Amino acid sequence: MTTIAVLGAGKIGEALLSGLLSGGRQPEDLLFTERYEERAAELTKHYGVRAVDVPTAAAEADVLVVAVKPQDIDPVLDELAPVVNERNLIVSLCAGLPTSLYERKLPDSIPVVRVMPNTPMLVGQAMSVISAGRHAQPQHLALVEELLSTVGEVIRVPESQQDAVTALSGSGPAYFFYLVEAMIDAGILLGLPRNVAEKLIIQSAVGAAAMLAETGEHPVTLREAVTSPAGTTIMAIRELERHGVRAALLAAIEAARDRSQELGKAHEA
Ligand SMILES: NC(=O)C1=CN([C@@H]2O[C@H](COP(=O)(O)OP(=O)(O)OC[C@H]3O[C@@H](n4cnc5c(N)ncnc54)[C@H](O)[C@@H]3O)[C@@H](O)[C@H]2O)C=CC1
Ligand SMILES: O=C(O)[C@@H]1CCC=N1
Repeated sequence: MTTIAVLGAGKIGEALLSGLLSGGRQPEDLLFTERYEERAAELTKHYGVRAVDVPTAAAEADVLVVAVKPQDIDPVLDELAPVVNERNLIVSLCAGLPTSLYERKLPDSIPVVRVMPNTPMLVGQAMSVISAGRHAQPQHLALVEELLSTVGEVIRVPESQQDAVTALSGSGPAYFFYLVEAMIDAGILLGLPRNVAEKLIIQSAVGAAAMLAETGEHPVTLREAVTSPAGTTIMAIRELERHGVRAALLAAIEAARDRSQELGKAHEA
């Protein structure tokens, strides 16, 4: 069985550990590193997974999944460089960081796969997008695909598309949560009790997502089916258009893409 070590067990690191366990992996096939001892102890207690240091992770694991903030990558690379070995595959979940950064800092020919996951991994509904670095072979991509398919959907793209992917699906759940939050506020504005507003909006979001996923219909067709002539929905859509919501989304996602590019540039040689 492949042993996987997660380096940095924060939100995404924990989501991955938890998802892999739910997908049938055993706690003894998983390891993690974590700079905060208290956090490490809490995770070991909850999941039964062992906290280790980087040399132990490199010696015992086949796959080293880097899940620290992009700003925290330098000390991790410094720790990894002397201990990675030909058995290790590096999988980077870090927004913006190119595979070339790892290839430059780590010994020759270590394979690297860049992944942009998202937090619905916690409930087995991740969108993970993977790209091969220079030394990653088809079997490395296949292994990462197999691991991540236990926690959601996986697709492959060229690495040049990863900053755009990060802006769309990496950050994407946050946009939906923001929309849900604003719609619940609208319910409060209209005088509904908060628990009723929450129930209405969350179930509408779940229902709309299921229709998108299950019917194969285009979102425009699904929206048209809700929009009656001179009805209520078109009055709302007119306000959304008047307030430039579509343009705001285009600008917001472009800003997220730009930030991903910046995070990568901050680590250029
Ligand atoms: N949160 C999200 O929705 C997504 C995050 N990502 C990427 O995943 C990575 C992690 O993000 P989050 O989990 O949100 O951050 P986080 O801050 O929740 O987790 C990072 C963890 O790494 C630990 N850490 C930092 N330096 C360390 C070191 N040298 N050794 C051991 N542990 C160390 C921190 O204590 C923390 O627990 C980032 O690079 C981010 O770009 C990717 C997709 C989605
Ligand atoms: O906000 C961030 O930088 C991370 C990367 C994608 C989602 N969260």
